[in-house]
Amino acid sequence: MKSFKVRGKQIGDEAVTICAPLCAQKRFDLLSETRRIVSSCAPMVEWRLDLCQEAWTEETLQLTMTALREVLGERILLVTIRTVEEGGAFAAGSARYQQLYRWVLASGQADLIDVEASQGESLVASLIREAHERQVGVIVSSHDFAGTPSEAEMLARLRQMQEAGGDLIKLAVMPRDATDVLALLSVTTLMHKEAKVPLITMSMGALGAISRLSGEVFGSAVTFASAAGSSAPGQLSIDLVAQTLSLLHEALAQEKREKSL
Ligand SMILES: O=C1C[C@@](O)(C(=O)O)C[C@@H](O)[C@@H]1O
Repeated sequence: MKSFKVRGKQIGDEAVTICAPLCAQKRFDLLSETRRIVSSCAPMVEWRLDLCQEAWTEETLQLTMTALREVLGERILLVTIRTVEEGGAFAAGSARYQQLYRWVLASGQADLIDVEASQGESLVASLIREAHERQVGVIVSSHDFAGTPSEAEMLARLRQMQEAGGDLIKLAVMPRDATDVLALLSVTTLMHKEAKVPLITMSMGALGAISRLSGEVFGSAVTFASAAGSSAPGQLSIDLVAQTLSLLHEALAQEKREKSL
C-alpha cells in the first residue's frame, strides 16, 4: 500500500490516522464544535457539509471555510457532502453537489474532499481534475448502510474506486452479523496488498466497531472517531480509539524491533 502526503503528514504509513467528524447542523454552531475537536487529539477533521442546514452561497461558504481553517490550524481538513442515498443529508442533486465542491475548492482551505463513486464516472473525474488543479486530494468513497455486499463485490468496488483515480479510497458497509465484519476485514487485507493508494474501510454499527480499531493490522489507513459528535453508527469516542490504536501500534512495533535484532 502506498501512502498519501497531505499538509505535511503521511496518510497510510504504519500508524492509523484518526479523523473526527464535525457534525454541526447550524452554521452558528460550527466554530464552537470545531474548538471542541481542536482540543482533542485528532490530526484530521471531516466537515460534514451536508449536515449543516444553510442556504450556502459562494461567499458564505468561503467565509466559513476561512473561519474553520483559522481554528483548525495545521490539522488536515476533509470536506464531505454525503448524499441521502449513502447515509447523509444531501438531496439537492448532482449540479448543486458539483457547485458546492467547486466553491469549497476555490476557498483554498480544504486539504481533501470526499466524492462518492456513485456520482458517476464523469462527475468523479471532473471533480478529481479540479481538485488536483488546486492541490487538493480526493477520497473516492462508497457506503452501504443496508448491508454488507459479497467479498467479490466489495473488492470490485474498491478496485473501481482506485481505477477512478481516488488518491484514497473508502468503503463503509453495515454488518448483519459477525461474518459480515470478517468479510470486510478480509477484503481490506486483500486490497491492502494490491492497492496503489491508501485504503479506508469500516464495518459500521456496534458489531463492526472492531474494524475501527484494527486498521494497522488489516490495512485501513484512517479511522473516524467522535470528538464532538458522531457521523455514523458505531463510531467510538476519540480518546478510547487513540489509546487502543497506540496499544496495538506499540505491540506491532515491539515485535518488529525484536525480529530485527
Ligand atoms: O465515509 C465516512 C465514514 C463514516 O461513514 C463512518 O462510518 O465512520 C463517517 C462519515 O462521516 C465519513 O464520511
